[in-house]
Amino acid sequence: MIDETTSAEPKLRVAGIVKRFGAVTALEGVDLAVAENEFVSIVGASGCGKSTLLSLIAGLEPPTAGTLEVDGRAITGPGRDRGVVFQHATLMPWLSVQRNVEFALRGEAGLTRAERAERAREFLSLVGLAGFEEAFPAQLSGGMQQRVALARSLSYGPDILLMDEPFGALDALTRRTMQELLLEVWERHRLTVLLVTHDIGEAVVTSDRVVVMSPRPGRVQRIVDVPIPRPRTLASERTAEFQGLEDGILDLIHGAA
Ligand SMILES: Nc1ncnc2c1ncn2[C@@H]1O[C@H](COP(=O)(O)OP(=O)(O)OP(=O)(O)O)[C@@H](O)[C@H]1O
Repeated sequence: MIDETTSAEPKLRVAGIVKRFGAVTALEGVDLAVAENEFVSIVGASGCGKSTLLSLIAGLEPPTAGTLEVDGRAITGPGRDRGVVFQHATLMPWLSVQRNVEFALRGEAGLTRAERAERAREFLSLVGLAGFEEAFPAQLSGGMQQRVALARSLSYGPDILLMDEPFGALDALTRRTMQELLLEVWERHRLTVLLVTHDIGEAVVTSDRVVVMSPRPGRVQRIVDVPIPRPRTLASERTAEFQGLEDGILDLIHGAA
């Protein structure tokens, strides 16, 4: 968690962010600081600007006003310091799983072709896809495609992983498996994660803090700390503490809507 009394630079700082699309104000004065290796979720009513905030941080579009910084440096566009996973895997259908990940590594200076191939195999194995390297995206289930997307985003070693409803299109059981995978991957490869989700349970079980946004125009309504000990598993959800946090966040969202 960020302690504003220390001088430590947050990994990510979002300050005074306003985003307008013509007459629509999607975000109105969003401030957020995320520490290195912190896992933060963003929740809020539909249309409150969660995806917009993530795409500004990804550098996919500029804010109307305000500043966005990684390690104190302004975000001016997409960069390999930030990996992005969207709701749909956006894999290249004409490339094998292995080649999809290798393709993302083509910009890595100093990696030979053999090293790229090895790195791709390593991350596919991390997400449980060893043995599927030569498969094509169309041969994979939605959950497996999201595993490839996760492997691809992690393979070039971003400092920050930005995830926008990454499991939103998956059935309930697959979604649970992917939440467990995400928890395991994060335990092994601590990195800074920002997760946009509609699933409050998913936000609580994965995150150090949950940012609750107000309805449009989006602002940070409340930031809820999740003091549940780590490592967590989905069994962490059976505790009264978990239920209390989940209910509290739902009340905040419904109260504001
Ligand atoms: N490119 C765009 N052009 C015009 N309006 C946009 C654009 N992107 C987003 N908006 C508007 O900005 C507001 C916030 O949208 P955004 O998708 O960020 O919300 P969200 O919280 O992610 O919603 P949901 O939970 O339904 O995915 C909405 O009113 C949306 O219609």
